[in-house]
Amino acid sequence: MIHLHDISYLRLGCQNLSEMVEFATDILGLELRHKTDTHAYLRGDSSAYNICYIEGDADYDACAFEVRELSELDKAEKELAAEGITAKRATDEECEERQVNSALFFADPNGNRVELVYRPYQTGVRYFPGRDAGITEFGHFGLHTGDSERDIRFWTEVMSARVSDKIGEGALLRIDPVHHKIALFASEHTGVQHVNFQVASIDDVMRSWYFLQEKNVPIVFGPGRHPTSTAMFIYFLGPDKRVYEYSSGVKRITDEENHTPRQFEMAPTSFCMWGAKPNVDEFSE
Ligand SMILES: O=C/C=C/C(C(=O)O)=C(/O)C(=O)O
Ligand SMILES: [Fe+2]
Repeated sequence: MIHLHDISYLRLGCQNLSEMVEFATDILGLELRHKTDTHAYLRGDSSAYNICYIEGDADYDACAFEVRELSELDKAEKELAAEGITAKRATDEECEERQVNSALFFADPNGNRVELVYRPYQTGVRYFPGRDAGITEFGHFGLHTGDSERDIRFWTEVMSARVSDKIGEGALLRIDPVHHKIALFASEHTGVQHVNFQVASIDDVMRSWYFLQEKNVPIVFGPGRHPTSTAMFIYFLGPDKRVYEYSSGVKRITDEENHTPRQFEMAPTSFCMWGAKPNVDEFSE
């Protein structure tokens, strides 16, 4: 089994890099750490970055997980090969671009690009955004799944994730006590389905609700509360048409032995216990 220590970063393709940087800094509340003609590195914590926007193919995306040991990458290469998945070790140049010591690239059974990274760079400098959205950390991301049984097996048997809860065919997966850091949602697409940043409190969620409306940012779900993780949330669209989420209060599963995943029905009330209706394709029947 390949042990996932934490989520590390997302690489998201876009058509217009300046537009994404403006959104990420002025609306989302991330800090721009580094920018080239084609790449922009943004963060909501003290790591080197959480999101790297790349100008070019807007359909390109990849998600990365940190592993604890360098040997985990060799082990992963072998275990993936046994699953019929070819993985590729990153060159020095590719590591430099990602700001990691070593990396391994592959695609999961759905075709989602995944990168396992060893020693992603941290900084000794506090996260300092231009807009205070109350972000405390890069929380989780959603991935598309075309076959949830196949992909849940992959993420929980080949990789070290565990199912916290299921909603219809969707699954919320944890890799540490946090209720979920990966969310699988059924669709015909591949890649990243939504991007979550945790914020400090319900006050930050609600402050952003007013702020986003004032800035004419399309809000696609919420404010509301997930019955699964108990987190309070708001979802909105970026100029890249990707779904972004702020949430606060995600539950932690500390009694690992006794946790039984629950199966929620595929209904709006399984996504929001307050009655908000999702305008997100993958959250609707
Ligand atoms: O309830 C369904 C969705 C849950 C999600 C998600 O969109 O990933 C959460 O963020 C959550 O439960 O916190
Ligand atoms: Fe989420």
